[in-house]
Amino acid sequence: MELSLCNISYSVPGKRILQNINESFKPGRFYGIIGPNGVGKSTLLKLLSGIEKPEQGEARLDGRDISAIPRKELARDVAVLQQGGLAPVGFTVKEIVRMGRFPYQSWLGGESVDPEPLINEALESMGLTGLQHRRLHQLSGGERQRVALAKLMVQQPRILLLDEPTTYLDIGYQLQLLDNVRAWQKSEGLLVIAVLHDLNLAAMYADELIALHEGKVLARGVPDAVLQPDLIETMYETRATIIRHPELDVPQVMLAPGVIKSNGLLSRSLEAHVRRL
Ligand SMILES: Nc1ncnc2c1ncn2[C@@H]1O[C@H](COP(=O)(O)OP(=O)(O)OP(=O)(O)O)[C@@H](O)[C@H]1O
Repeated sequence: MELSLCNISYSVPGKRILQNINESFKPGRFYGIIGPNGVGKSTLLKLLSGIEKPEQGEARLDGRDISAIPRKELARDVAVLQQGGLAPVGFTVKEIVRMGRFPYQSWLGGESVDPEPLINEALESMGLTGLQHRRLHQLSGGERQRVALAKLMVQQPRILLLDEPTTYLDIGYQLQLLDNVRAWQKSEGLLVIAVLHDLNLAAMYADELIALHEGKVLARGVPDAVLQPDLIETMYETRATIIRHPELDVPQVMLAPGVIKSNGLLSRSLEAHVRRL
């Protein structure tokens, strides 16, 4: 199942956020969306999930305009983890995870196959079995984030859109969450598109990175191609040194203090680099 953005532009009052974006995303791959605050990463995910409509162009699921697909049908294929996506209402953890089965329920709320084993498995894999009777407002931010992912797991989508999934999580749970997503990606051929602020995690988990800058895709490619000091400087106005991860064959970004003043133009060397990608 393939997702694509065809000549997408999007504006908010007084500001063009995304301009003429053409990108496609293939099944079984993990894509990381990177870029500075406010560049339009969440907006891109919202367009991909049909939550927002573009001002121009179309988001397509296997060639179909996403905005024309009924929500319940779309939810069987595409699941979204939004920033702060779960409202702290009075439901228990297990009740919330069960809500992930909504796209499969008849109008009476039932299903032909008992979803209970699936729900218990998702709770277990997110380390939530002991918390299943707790109410959402009694959980920490990290625990809530794990509940949100367990809910998506029982939704059994073919495409997973994650907006900053590691927010609130300590390093142990950040890795556990991304390991879970990757295991799921590999075993089910899931297409994953994740907005990630942590460039080092992005390099470890993404097959491809898409770097946004000033409404456009500045670079797209394997982490080694995109995580280059000049690209990072352009996006974040920050100096960076790239080293190899000592155990994995991926780049890691070492930051140096001090923000660089920029005139907002691409340097000659960067332009040459972008052309090479
Ligand atoms: N409903 C809205 N009305 C006005 N402006 C909006 C609206 N939604 C988003 N924006 C603006 O659009 C821009 C892109 O927002 P978006 O949330 O996509 O950025 P982002 O790259 O995900 O940022 P962050 O890294 O801070 O989460 C921002 O400048 C934001 O202020």
